[in-house]
Amino acid sequence: MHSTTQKTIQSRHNIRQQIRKTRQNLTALEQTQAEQNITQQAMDLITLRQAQNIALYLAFDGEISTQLLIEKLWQQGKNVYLPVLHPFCPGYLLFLQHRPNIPLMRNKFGILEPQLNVQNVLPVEQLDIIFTPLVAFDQQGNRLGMGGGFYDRTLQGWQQKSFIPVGLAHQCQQVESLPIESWDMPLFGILVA
Ligand SMILES: Nc1nc2c(c(=O)[nH]1)N(C=O)[C@@H](CNc1ccc(C(=O)N[C@@H](CCC(=O)O)C(=O)O)cc1)CN2
Ligand SMILES: Nc1ncnc2c1ncn2[C@@H]1O[C@H](COP(=O)(O)OP(=O)(O)OP(=O)(O)O)[C@@H](O)[C@H]1O
Repeated sequence: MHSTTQKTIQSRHNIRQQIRKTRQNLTALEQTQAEQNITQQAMDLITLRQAQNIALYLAFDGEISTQLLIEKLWQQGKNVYLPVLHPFCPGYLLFLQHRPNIPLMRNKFGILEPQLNVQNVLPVEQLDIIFTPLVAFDQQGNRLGMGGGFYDRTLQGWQQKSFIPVGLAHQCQQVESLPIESWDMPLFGILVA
């Protein structure tokens, strides 16, 4: 029989579809274990970097939950920020402070975000770590997101700025290598649970 060892180069669209499906199928137990594991890794990194202003995200679509991590950060007096879709710059994010019991609203994608209030916006230059959601990643630290380019724009030229972008991912989100576009920003690192 003729064995085809040729690697199929998948499109970004196909990778997104496939990994999102796999991620949605993780069990509740797998999700809980991943959350506990990632919380410990993230706390260690935050301590190491002496980070005070930390951007997180609220999970959807099977992403690793950040709830436990957020609670721990509040307990330690750290400032937590969440991405909010920019009201008049399409494709851009604002980062708003997240505090216990603040009102959250669903954006057009159904993701919870803080109510827009200019007083709670922090310029990205003042963030120490931006933990990013992602759909797929590879060994080189490349990141494939949901396809809106939101984090690519936010992370543009981060090497010259004062924050580091760190991805949070389930092991099942790793692929051998991602097809890269000119605007893709490699991450500082990726924590994998
Ligand atoms: N938790 C979390 N928050 C986040 C992101 C994320 O990836 N995860 N984002 C990271 O960028 C931004 C939102 N980006 C998103 C981009 C596309 C879709 C989405 O569901 N797209 C549909 C089709 C488009 C539509 O319904 O209009 C889809 O692919 O099925 C969702 C979020 C900001 N907040
Ligand atoms: N820095 C940028 N400036 C202008 N357009 C950009 C920039 N980065 C990405 N884009 C545009 O955004 C679109 C989506 O990009 P891409 O598919 O890489 O998103 P993604 O990384 O998967 O999504 P996200 O970052 O929201 O999770 C592309 O069409 C690209 O042209």
